[in-house]
Amino acid sequence: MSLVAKSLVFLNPAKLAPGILSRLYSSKIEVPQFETLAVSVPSKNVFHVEINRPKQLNTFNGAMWKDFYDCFMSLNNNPECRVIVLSARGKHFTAGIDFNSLLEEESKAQEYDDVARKSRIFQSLITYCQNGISALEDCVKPVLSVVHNACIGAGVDLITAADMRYCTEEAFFQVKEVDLGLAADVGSLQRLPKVIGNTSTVRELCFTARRLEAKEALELGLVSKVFPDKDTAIQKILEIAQTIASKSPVAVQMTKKSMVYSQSRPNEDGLEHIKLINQMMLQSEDLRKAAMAQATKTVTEFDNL
Ligand SMILES: CC/C=C\C=C\CC(=O)SCCNC(=O)CCNC(=O)[C@H](O)C(C)(C)COP(=O)(O)OP(=O)(O)OC[C@H]1O[C@@H](n2cnc3c(N)ncnc32)[C@H](O)[C@@H]1OP(=O)(O)O
Repeated sequence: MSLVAKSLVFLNPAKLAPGILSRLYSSKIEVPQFETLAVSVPSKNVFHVEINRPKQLNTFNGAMWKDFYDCFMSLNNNPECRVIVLSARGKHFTAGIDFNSLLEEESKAQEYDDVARKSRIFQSLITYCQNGISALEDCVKPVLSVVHNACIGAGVDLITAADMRYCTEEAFFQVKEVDLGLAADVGSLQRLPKVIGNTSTVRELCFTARRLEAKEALELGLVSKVFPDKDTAIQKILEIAQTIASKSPVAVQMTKKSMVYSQSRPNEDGLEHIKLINQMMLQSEDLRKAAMAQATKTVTEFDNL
């Protein structure tokens, strides 16, 4: 156990004023810093990532794609982090791609006459953006997203790469790319049909770019729950995150790995994959500890992974 973790064990969270524990964890634990994302540690092993370009409606610029990649890869490799809550500061969750940065990229391609050279510019751009979004899925720690107000374009790509989605009553979602003359290319077309499981409705949303309101998003299964406001949503989702953080990190992380691997493969492949994982992981001390705790009706703590 790290020195920081040891010192925190002696604190009784119930005796501390609200908000103090969050600041305490954030100040004691090393949190990565980013230009467009704010990272904090509201409780033990729970990391909170907030999109932080409120003046620009949290639109995706060049820095943000990279920050998402760097942030989620860094949390993936950080043993203190067991679960991640993703939300946004300001009026909207996100207004999607920043029109200005899209035009900048487009003008770079105009420097070339040849279609192959122009295409290479866009190939690099799309790969860069895809990597930022896929980092949520590649990160082995569960990601719980909380949407408020607008979640447009790249925002839908982003939340469909998260493990769980929640929103507030005034939230709405838009696969808006067709209105920009684009086919969505960083994940919505691949992930949204799997999340919702109804390709007719998904195609309607993607072809028309219409607003999907919170109530319908709940009915379709895009979100698991709708909360009256953002503060209530964050508080409730942090509680779910704490429950996940209290479980064996071996069990939680391998569960995510198996579900992500299996989502677009035949069952036999998924079963073979989890067999290979569990022939190692069943040897972990977490199995013995968890089984003992269940049998004796006691609570156990697991080491970070
Ligand atoms: C390789 C490619 C990878 C990814 C591609 C992703 C594609 C997408 O993301 S498609 C989606 C693009 N986004 C949009 O179409 C959103 C358009 N905006 C809106 O619908 C609304 O602005 C709103 C988000 C619902 C917010 O409404 P409201 O709160 O009423 O604010 P507004 O007055 O409309 O806007 C304030 C201000 O922000 C500017 N703005 C809005 N969206 C963007 C944006 N995406 N990029 C840059 N600027 C944006 C808007 O023009 C206003 O500017 P003013 O100068 O104040 O007029």
